[in-house]
Order: sequence, then C-alpha cells, then structure tokens
Amino acid sequence: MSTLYEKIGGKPTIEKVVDELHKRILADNTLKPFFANTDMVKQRNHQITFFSQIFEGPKEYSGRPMDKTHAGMALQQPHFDAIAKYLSESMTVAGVSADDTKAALDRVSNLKPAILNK
Ligand code: HEM
Repeated sequence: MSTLYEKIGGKPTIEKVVDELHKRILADNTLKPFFANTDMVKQRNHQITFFSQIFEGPKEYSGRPMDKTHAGMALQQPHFDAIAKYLSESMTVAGVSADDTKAALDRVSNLKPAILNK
C-alpha cells in the first residue's frame, strides 16, 4: 500500500504545493503580517519537510512543534480556515486528486487544536 506522500507524487509535488501556498498567504492582507519577520526560505524548507512527514514521507522535519510555533500569535478559526483553503487550492493546482487533497486536509485539521493553542 502506498503512502499519501507517494500517491501525491512525493517531494516535487510538495515543493510545488508549498510554493503555491506561500504565494497565496503573502497575497492575503489578513495573513501576510504574521510572516513579516519570518525567513521565508527557511519557512519553505520547514513546510516541505513538515508536510512530507505528516503525509508519511521521510521524517526530516527539524522545526518546532505546532503548539510552540504558533503560541502567542492569538490565531483564531478564520486564520486556520484561510490557510486550509489555500492549502486545498494549492494541492489542486499541483495536480493532487480531490480524494488525496481531502485526506491531506484531514491530517492538517487534526493539528488545529495545537495550532490554535485551544
Ligand atoms: C493550517 C495549518 C498550519 C500548518 C500545518 C502550519 C505549519 C507551520 C510550520 C511547519 C511552521 C515552521 C515552524 C518552524 O520553523 O519551527 C510554521 C511557522 C509559522 N506559522 Fe504556521 N501552520 C499552520 C497555520 C498557521 C496559521 C493559521 C498562521 C497565521 C495566520 C500561521 C503562521 C505561522 C508563522 C508566522 C510561522 C513562522 C514563525 C516564525 O517565523 O518563527 N500558521 N507553521
């Protein structure tokens, strides 16, 4: 049985997804300010390795856990929903099927309590 990581096309697909996701986040004035002091090159690498890991690809993520990373940002449900929507769009643009996109979003949704620190 192949993993979600393999099904969606592995690293090249995830790289494309993260590039599309960052393009959308930085074009959204409600989200962009959160990243004002973020090194987006480092962020890109952490997002790629993070998604690879939660989609059962290589375990190479070296960033912080989700609760610690997002603590103090006072994130609310609409922030989470906006990123989830952009992630879904980015997966579609990268050629990921509707079923696999849904499976990926389910995994990201499981992280919501940690990300929102609620
Ligand atoms: C929806 C699911 C989300 C996932 C899977 C996610 C994942 C991540 C990951 C893997 C990092 C890197 C952590 C590190 O470098 O140690 C990160 C950092 C960050 N996230 Fe999220 N995140 C999500 C939602 C959000 C939301 C809703 C916001 C705000 C609107 C946000 C704002 C940030 C910021 C500003 C950073 C960079 C922190 C820094 O520069 O130190 N994230 N996120």
